[in-house]
Amino acid sequence: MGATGSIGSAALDVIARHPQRFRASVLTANTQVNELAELCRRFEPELAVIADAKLESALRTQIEAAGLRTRASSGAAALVEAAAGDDCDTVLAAIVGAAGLESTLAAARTGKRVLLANKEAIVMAGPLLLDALRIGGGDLLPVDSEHNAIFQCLPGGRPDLARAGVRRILLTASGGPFRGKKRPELATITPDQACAHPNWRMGRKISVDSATLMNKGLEVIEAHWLFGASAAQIEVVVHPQSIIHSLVEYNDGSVLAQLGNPDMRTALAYALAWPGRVDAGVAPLDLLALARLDFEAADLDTFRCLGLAYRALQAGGTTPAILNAANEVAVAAFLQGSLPFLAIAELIEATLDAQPGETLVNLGQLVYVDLTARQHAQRIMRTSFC
Ligand SMILES: NC(=O)C1=CN([C@@H]2O[C@H](COP(=O)(O)OP(=O)(O)OC[C@H]3O[C@@H](n4cnc5c(N)ncnc54)[C@H](OP(=O)(O)O)[C@@H]3O)[C@@H](O)[C@H]2O)C=CC1
Ligand SMILES: CC(=O)[C@@H](O)[C@H](O)COP(=O)(O)O
Ligand SMILES: [Mn+2]
Repeated sequence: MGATGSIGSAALDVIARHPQRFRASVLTANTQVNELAELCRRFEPELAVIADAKLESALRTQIEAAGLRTRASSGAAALVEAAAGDDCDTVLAAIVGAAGLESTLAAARTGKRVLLANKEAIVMAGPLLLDALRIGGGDLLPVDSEHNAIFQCLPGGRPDLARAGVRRILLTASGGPFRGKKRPELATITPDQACAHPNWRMGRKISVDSATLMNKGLEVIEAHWLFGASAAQIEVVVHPQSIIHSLVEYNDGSVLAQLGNPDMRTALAYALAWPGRVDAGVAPLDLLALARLDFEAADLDTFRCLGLAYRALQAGGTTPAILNAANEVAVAAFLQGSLPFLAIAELIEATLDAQPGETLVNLGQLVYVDLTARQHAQRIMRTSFC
């Protein structure tokens, strides 16, 4: 899911290296129909889905012209059917944002192996996703580099932390492109500046999240649900080189870390091949060339989104979904040039203040909460920021 994106492309690179072992049997995209058709020519999937229904005929035309037997469909419901259907046993959830929630839940419910990159889904709906996994009986493997690292440093992947003797989880953060800068220097930041991540080439939404440190905030909530760690047990450490992808501290004083070059193919190969390992095409780590690894505290006064995410995690219920919705509205407005960089955190805080969280009950309620939070954020943006 999300085959045309940064994660989708990295995953297809790994898959193409192991034709005897993996097959991309379903491919989906949102609007990039020519790119999806090109992937169909290359990977010859059983099914291709374009979320934008207006583009289905263009997809069909290209598939037919190439003489492929790939079936084509479109729309949000087709994404869910593709994730739940018989054409695949593993689903890489790599759609960006809340748009990936329902297909991720559907994959979990039907017992697929779910490789989770779409962190917004677990932030919004952690308990619903864990319930769906229990019902389906499949596995959940974290793809997000930090969570993949933690998974690798824990015995048995996702154990009971107390029984495993885990004291803390240390999530590393690069600090983003504006590490070390103070608020007055961030007033006139452009989208291209915010998307120029120092270590990773990623989609524009997650790149902005890294620049505001909301990415790390979403990852704190993601770690809470994936590993059963409390907010107090999850600490963020800024590590500018992005070589240590995260660490687990045990109560005997041992700290285990996973290291590697910043290349998502490592995490994707691990998730695809688990419990084995396969070549990911990633260059070996050259410690002598690196020479040093640095660590510093996160600047919570400048990058206020991280504190807002901890607030949402502690509030629980639907509050993380409200945080996520407000962030998606704010980041989209920033990328369109209609909201200043520093107003992203202000808009999220104002939305959290305007909409109290509730106990999380089910998907229908969550969809309504998400919609309402987006409406609050849009209204606040119109009246206070534009
Ligand atoms: N990039 C990275 O290194 C990492 C990403 N992640 C997470 O993985 C997810 C994907 O990120 P990334 O690959 O960078 O994002 P990209 O923007 O590069 O790709 C997003 C993908 O989702 C598709 N998509 C977007 N909107 C919709 C929609 N409404 N319905 C269906 N499909 C949609 C896009 O299709 P189209 O191309 O047609 O627009 C594209 O295939 C995010 O949740 C991100 O936080 C996590 C860790 C690392
Ligand atoms: C590659 C990956 O997992 C991203 O989520 C990455 O972590 C972004 O880097 P920072 O958020 O640490 O800047
Ligand atoms: Mn990450």
